[in-house]
Amino acid sequence: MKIAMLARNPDLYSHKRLKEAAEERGHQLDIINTLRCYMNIASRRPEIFYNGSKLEGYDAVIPRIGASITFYGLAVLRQFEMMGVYPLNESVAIGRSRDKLRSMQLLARDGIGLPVTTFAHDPKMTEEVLKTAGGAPVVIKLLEGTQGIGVVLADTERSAKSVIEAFRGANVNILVQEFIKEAGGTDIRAFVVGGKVIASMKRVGAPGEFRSNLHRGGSAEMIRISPEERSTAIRAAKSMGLNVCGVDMLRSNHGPVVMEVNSSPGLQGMEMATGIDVAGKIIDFLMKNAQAGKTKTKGKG
Ligand SMILES: Nc1ncnc2c1ncn2[C@@H]1O[C@H](COP(=O)(O)OP(=O)(O)OP(=O)(O)O)[C@@H](O)[C@H]1O
Ligand SMILES: [Mg+2]
Ligand SMILES: [Mg+2]
Repeated sequence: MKIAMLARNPDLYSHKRLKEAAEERGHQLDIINTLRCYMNIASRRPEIFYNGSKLEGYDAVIPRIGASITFYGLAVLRQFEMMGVYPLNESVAIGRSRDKLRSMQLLARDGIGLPVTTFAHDPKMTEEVLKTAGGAPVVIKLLEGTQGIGVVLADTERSAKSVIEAFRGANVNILVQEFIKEAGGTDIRAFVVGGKVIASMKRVGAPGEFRSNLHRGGSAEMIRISPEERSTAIRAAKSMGLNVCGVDMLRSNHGPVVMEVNSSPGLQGMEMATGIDVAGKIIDFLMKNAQAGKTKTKGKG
């Protein structure tokens, strides 16, 4: 198989591991700097150029598109899809996952457990929004945050109001969410590949920190998740339409609730915590499923 991996930094652990796993299995994997691709949107013969030559003959494409280049990255991925190259995750599905509000709306439609979540535009609605979310303490989140940045815990009604006003004043969109206190600064990440949970870990926040992100000083360990957590993760991946994703859940009093679904989950924390060859499982999935023209996006756009 000839695989293209859209990524910017070839030295990142996840990217090195995917290349290694592909080569171990006798495939070719080329790392392609997404931002250096350019496209010819020609009628009936879509093309992508890179370093002066045309990209051709790829069976599959692995998108590892950073949040900051979502717009251009998804356009490049879509172009691969138009050429009939099989994407590990489809551009539309990644697009859904990059918007927390859209994701939660889709998950809610499919009856997946979520923290009570509210969204409003008008700052005059702040009181009602707070009431709907169950009152302070609440978690306030930027719609397009990552690595725990832009996630704030407001302990009191007063601080919640000022945080909401500050964000709204800066003209950014936010979600206001019920604070799942019983999670105790811990969350669960289930790594889903092809409709199965292949590895899972528990992340524990640094002392005094309610955010369990590894980037915020949290630590990770392997866990066995419950059957309910497993099926929640699988259903979440399915409603987002993602073949490969990291489903982040909190253990709440009313069962597992999904916080978000990451379409480019990092491999390092998961492989280190569990010893599982996550990269290998991803390449095996591609091997089984990559077929020209098998993307739904080509038809749907
Ligand atoms: N409603 C909540 N109740 C309790 N803790 C929460 C809640 N929402 C988020 N957290 C904590 O904050 C962390 C960061 O939140 P979230 O995953 O939504 O943000 P993010 O910036 O998108 O992070 P990521 O890097 O995983 O994409 C979570 O891992 C969790 O530990
Ligand atoms: Mg996120
Ligand atoms: Mg998260």
